[in-house]
Amino acid sequence: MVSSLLLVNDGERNERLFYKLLIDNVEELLPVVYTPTVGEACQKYGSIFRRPQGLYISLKEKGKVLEVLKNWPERSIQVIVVTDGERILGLGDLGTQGMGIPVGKLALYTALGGVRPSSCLPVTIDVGTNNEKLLNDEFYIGLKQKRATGKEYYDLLHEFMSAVKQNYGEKVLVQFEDFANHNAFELLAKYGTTHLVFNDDIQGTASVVLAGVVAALKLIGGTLPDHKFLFLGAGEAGTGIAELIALEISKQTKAPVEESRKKIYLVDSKGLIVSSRKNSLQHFKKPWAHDHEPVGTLLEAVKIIKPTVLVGSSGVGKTFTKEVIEAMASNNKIPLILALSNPTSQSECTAEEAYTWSEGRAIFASGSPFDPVEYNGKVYYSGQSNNAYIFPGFGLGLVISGAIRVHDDMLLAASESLAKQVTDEHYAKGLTYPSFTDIRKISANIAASVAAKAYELGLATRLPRPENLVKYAESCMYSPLYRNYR
Ligand SMILES: O=C([O-])CC(=O)C(=O)O
Ligand SMILES: [Mg+2]
Repeated sequence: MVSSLLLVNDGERNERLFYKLLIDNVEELLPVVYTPTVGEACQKYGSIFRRPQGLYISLKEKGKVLEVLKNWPERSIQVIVVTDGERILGLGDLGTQGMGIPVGKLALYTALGGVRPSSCLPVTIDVGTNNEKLLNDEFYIGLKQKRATGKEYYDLLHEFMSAVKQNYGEKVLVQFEDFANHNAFELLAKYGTTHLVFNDDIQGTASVVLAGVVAALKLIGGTLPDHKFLFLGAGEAGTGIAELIALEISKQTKAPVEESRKKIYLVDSKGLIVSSRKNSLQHFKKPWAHDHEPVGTLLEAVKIIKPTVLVGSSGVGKTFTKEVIEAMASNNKIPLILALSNPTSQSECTAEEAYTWSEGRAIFASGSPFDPVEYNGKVYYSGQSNNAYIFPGFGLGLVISGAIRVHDDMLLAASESLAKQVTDEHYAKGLTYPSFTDIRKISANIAASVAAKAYELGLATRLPRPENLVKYAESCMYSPLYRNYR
């Protein structure tokens, strides 16, 4: 495992070789440079730290953020992934050790989406950490203070966002990653109208899950509006996915989104989100407060609501118990079960548990990868419902069209493109996602769909519009080729 952690850290020794190896062995190496290993790398980041792989911007740089940005050796940046480390995967507050996430995500931007490595900038904003263990750790690489909040926090983020636009122009993509709920929604709403911003945990996850659910309809039957959804977890992923599903249902039924939301129920740590709790709910949960009796636990909610699709998005592991899966299996011939929380330790259940407890009837996908499982003499394959299918192609589509804003219709376009790339060969294995082996082609198709939507919406600035957007996307993709000098 140590060698894996070093590989996460090692893209800069021989960049071309690193990407060549990663692209040629993507299925095998993705879990090494990305989820779940990247989570472990972040937990140990202080002790394996050798050199900064991205830009740290701390409270100490207040008033000088533009200068700090100018220190980065590369000038033409197209994609920035930024975190403040407050909610790294399902592992909680890892402070500046969260840098592994922007670094890992951008490695995927290059390997899976073909964005040039020199055009990628990983950023970690350091406003302190509330992780006591890190505050007492002599190897901790960040500010040893409690997190700044309120005006102090938002002023630093605003200075950063302004400096980004000033230094790189309005076509640079800023991907927010692994912020805590209480800042993620606000930052997305605040900068969504002035910058090209995308929140991977809210929007990327939503797009990948919708794709998996739409593809699963081939196996479980019915149309999207025929289904009933229950979520455990009502944070960024949960409410983001729920809203994109509601938007898609409304597109299909022409009903207002408020109506479509009624097919989707969310449970948080206090039970089912219902209207009697409305006054004490955080704003992003309010649209999901249905008129329903209070329900205390997930198990009760499964029994009473009888969902056809169960989604885990709370970041807490082992919450899909035997009783929960059995209840799903007793209500549904083919229950769709998505255990999205990362890394593997936080998964709501394992693939083996999902298949065993449903007596081999569940369609299962998870945020972190699981090996195939043998049950009763049959091999079961599970898909990886991870935003890694979406963000590299999505970002590429924005970059090649010169998009200046992200729009929900682009997320729907990306989702539709991904779902369409699931073939009979995948369905035969019970999979609702294509293989990562084909990810460069998948990303080019997603990029083309997103770019097409950007042109349609008048948000693209690269003119004239290339006629064949798939070919154009492919022609823009970086490949780690060795030149032949003979
Ligand atoms: O990084 C991943 O594997 C998916 C993700 O965005 C998260 O869990 O926060
Ligand atoms: Mg994330």
